[in-house]
Amino acid sequence: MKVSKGELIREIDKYSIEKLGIPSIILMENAALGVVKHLMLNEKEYYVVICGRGNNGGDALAVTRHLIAAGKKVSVFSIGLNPMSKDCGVNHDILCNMGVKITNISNVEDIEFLRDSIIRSDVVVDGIFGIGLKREVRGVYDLAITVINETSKKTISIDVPSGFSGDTGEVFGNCIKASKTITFETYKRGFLNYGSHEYTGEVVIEKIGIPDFVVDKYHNKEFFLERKFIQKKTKERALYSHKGNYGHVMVIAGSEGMTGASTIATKAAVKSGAGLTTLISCEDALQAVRNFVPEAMWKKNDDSQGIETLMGKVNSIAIGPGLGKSNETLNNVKRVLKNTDGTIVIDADAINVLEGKTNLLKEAKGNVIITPHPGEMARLTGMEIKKIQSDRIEIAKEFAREYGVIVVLKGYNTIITNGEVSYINPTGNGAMANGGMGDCLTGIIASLCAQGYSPMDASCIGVYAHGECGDKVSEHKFVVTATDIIDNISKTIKELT
Ligand SMILES: NC(=O)C1=CN([C@@H]2O[C@H](COP(=O)(O)OP(=O)(O)OC[C@H]3O[C@@H](n4cnc5c(N)ncnc54)[C@H](O)[C@@H]3O)[C@@H](O)[C@H]2O)[C@H](O)CC1
Ligand SMILES: [K+]
Repeated sequence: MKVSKGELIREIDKYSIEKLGIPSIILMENAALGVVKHLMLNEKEYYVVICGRGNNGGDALAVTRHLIAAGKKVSVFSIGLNPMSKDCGVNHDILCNMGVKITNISNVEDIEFLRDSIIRSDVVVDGIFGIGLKREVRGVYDLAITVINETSKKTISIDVPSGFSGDTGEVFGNCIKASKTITFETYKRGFLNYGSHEYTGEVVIEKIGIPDFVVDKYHNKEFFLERKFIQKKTKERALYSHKGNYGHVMVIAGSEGMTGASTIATKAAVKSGAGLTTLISCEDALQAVRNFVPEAMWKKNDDSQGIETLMGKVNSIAIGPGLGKSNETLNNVKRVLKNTDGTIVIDADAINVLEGKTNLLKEAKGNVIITPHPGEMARLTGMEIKKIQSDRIEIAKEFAREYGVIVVLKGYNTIITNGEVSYINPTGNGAMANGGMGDCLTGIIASLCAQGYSPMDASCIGVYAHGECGDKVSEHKFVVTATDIIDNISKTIKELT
C-alpha cells in the first residue's frame, strides 16, 4: 500500500487530467463512488452531508446524488462563502437542477439548524476540507466541526478528516473525529503520526481510476507493509535442507546484572529459524543461556577472543542488548563494524555508545541495520524525542541515507528504511510495550538475515512477524511479554510462508 503526501496526489491528478485526458469530474465521480461503498446503505437511512467549497466538497455533493439515487433521506449543508471550485460547482448545479435543497452555513443560527439535523441523522459525511486545507480552522468552520463531533453518531470523512493535515498529521485548530476515513489512491503521510487515529478512525484507501504507472512515476517509494507482501517474501523451509542452509548468528549481548536481554535475543534467534546461534557474553549470561536455551552455543568474551574467532564464520551478528554503555561495548561495535562482511544488527547499548560517533557506521564493511526506539534515535541524532516523533519517516530516511544503513525506527508504526525505499509496519500493539521486546526483535531480524534474507527483507519480515505475533497473543492477554513472543514466533512465521 503506497504512502504519500498531498503533493503527490496533486501531481498524479494533474498528469491524469492533462496528459491522459481523464476529465477531472470523472476522478471526482470515482472518488464519490469509492466513498458511497462505505456508507452502509443497507443499514442506514438518514444522512447529513456537509460540504466545503473546494473539490472535497465537490466529492461530497456527488456522494449526495448517489445517496438520493439509493432512496436515502439526505440533508445537505454547504459551508463558507469562498467561491466554489469548478467541479464542486458542477455537482452543486446538478443537485440544484434535481431540486435538492442545499442549506448554506454562514452564521451561528445556521449551526443550530445543522445540530438539529445531525441529531436526527444516522451518519454524517464530512466533505469540508480535504488535502487543500491551508490555514487554521476558524469561525463557522470551527463551530461546525465542534457540533459534528458533539452530536454525530457516526462520521465518515472524505479523503482526510477536515482540519487534519494529510501531510504532517497536524490539527489546524479543530478537527473532525471520524469513525472512518475514505482516502484516495494513497495512505496519507500524516496518518502515520502518533494520535492520528483519534481523528481518522479506520482508514480505507479507494482507487479513483488513476493508472498505477502514473502513481509510480511520482511516488517516493513509501509503503505500508501488507500481509500479502510479507507472505510473498517469507519462504517455506526446503525438504532436503540442513542446519547449514539457515546460517549462523552471533549474538553479542548481556553483561553482569543484565543477563535477561542476552537470553531473550539468543532464544529469539533460535526460535525464528537460524541454523546455529552462538551467544558471546560474560559468565553469568552464559550460565542463563545454558539453562534456558540449550539449542544455542556460547563462548565467553575473554579479551574479545570469542568475537574474533567467530567473526569471519557467522552470517549475521546481533550486538547490543544488555551490553551496558561501556568502552568495551564501543570497542566491540568498532570491531564488528570494521571486520564483518555479514549483516550486523545494532541495538540498545550498541546504539547508545555511538552517540557522537555515528561516523563509525560509515566504515562498516558489511550491511548494517540499526534498531533504535525514539529515545535511542534522539541520542543518536542529537534531536529531541518530540522532534523525532513529529517526523519519524523523514528523520529515519535521512539518517539511513547519510550513514548507508537500514534504520528500523521502533514504536507505533515502526519505520523500516534504507533511505530510498521505506516501509511502515501496521502490526503490534500497546500490550507489547514492556522490557525485552526490542531484544527479541533484534534476535529475530538477525536470525532472518542469517537465513539468507536480504537485510531489508529480514527487517520487514521480522518487524511484521514480531508485531503480528504480539497481536495474536494480545487477543487473550492483557500484557504480551518477550517470552510470549518467543513461544509463538515460530508459529507466526510459519503462517506467513
Ligand atoms: N486525485 C484526487 O485525489 C482527487 C481528489 N479530489 C478531492 O479534492 C480534494 C482536494 O481539493 P481542493 O479543492 O484542492 O481542496 P479542499 O477541498 O481540501 O479545500 C479547498 C477549499 O477550502 C478553502 N480553505 C482551505 N483552508 C481553509 C481554512 N482553514 N478555512 C477556510 N477555508 C479554507 C480553500 O480556500 C478552498 O476553497 C481532495 O482532498 C479530494 O477529496 C477530487 O475530487 C478527485 C480527484
Ligand atoms: K474531509
